Amino acid sequence: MIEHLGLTEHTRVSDTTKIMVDDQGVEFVLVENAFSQACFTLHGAHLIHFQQAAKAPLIWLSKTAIFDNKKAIRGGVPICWPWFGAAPASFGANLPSHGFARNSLWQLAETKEVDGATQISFKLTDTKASLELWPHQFELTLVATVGEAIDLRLITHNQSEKPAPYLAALHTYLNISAPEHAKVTGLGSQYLDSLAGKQQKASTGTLSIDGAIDSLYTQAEPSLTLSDQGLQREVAIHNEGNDTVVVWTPWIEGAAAMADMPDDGYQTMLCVESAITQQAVIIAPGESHTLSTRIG
Ligand SMILES: O=P(O)(O)OC[C@H]1O[C@H](O)[C@H](O)[C@@H](O)[C@@H]1O
Repeated sequence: MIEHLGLTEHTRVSDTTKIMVDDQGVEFVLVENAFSQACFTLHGAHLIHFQQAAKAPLIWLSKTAIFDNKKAIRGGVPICWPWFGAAPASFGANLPSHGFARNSLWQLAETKEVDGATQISFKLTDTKASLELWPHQFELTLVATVGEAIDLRLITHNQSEKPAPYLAALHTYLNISAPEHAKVTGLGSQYLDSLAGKQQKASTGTLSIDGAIDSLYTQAEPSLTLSDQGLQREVAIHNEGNDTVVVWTPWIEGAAAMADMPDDGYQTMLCVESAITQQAVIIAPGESHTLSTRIG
């Protein structure tokens, strides 16, 4: 799934973890243990690949994704933070969509083995540029546990002396065999349809895919299932710290309009995102909040 990136080993961090580089010198972190394989970029602390041993990949990456350490990467798990989509007016005007974490260079902080799984942490802290976009000192940590499942915990620590409001998403692109073979359950009884002016609509809790979708499920269960008849599997998704599950697929026209997604890309992906979209979480000075998702 990531062979086409032509990554070569740069530095060995531990028995399971290596820094890799592509032919432009862009850095990736590759984790391989008995359970699974995962790959991250330092740009965005972005998980671009996760695959359990001898199984089809769980995470989708666009074949035409651009790795230039500038733009957000298409596929994987972009970290939308400290807001989701367009920033609320109270955060200011002309702010970048989905925040700045996905377009920032993070530091690899720690790797350790826990019961055969690999736990790897990435950190991002405030800079002069970040303070202009979001006026709070912070330490943002992504703790990823690469095991039988992939567990992503995004911890926002408010290091400023005033309350810090934030919104976010772990914007997971899941790999599917085909839209007609995939179904999501556990979504709850209603959603806001972003393709219809955020109109509130009723849901049976189960979603089949037959067109463009951009929906905010505000009453979803913490545990969801993606069933895929083509891959003959049921993927368990468990979210915490979220107030919304966002489901998104650009479908035919959306994919055709994106330079970093092949025209047929929509046929093998579906985003199911653990998100805070309805009400900003307000973190008291010195306190933290965690948004998480576990997939597998
Ligand atoms: O193209 P991006 O900025 O990565 O955003 C991709 C998508 O993200 C979310 O799922 C939003 O709900 C969509 O409205 C948006 O189009």
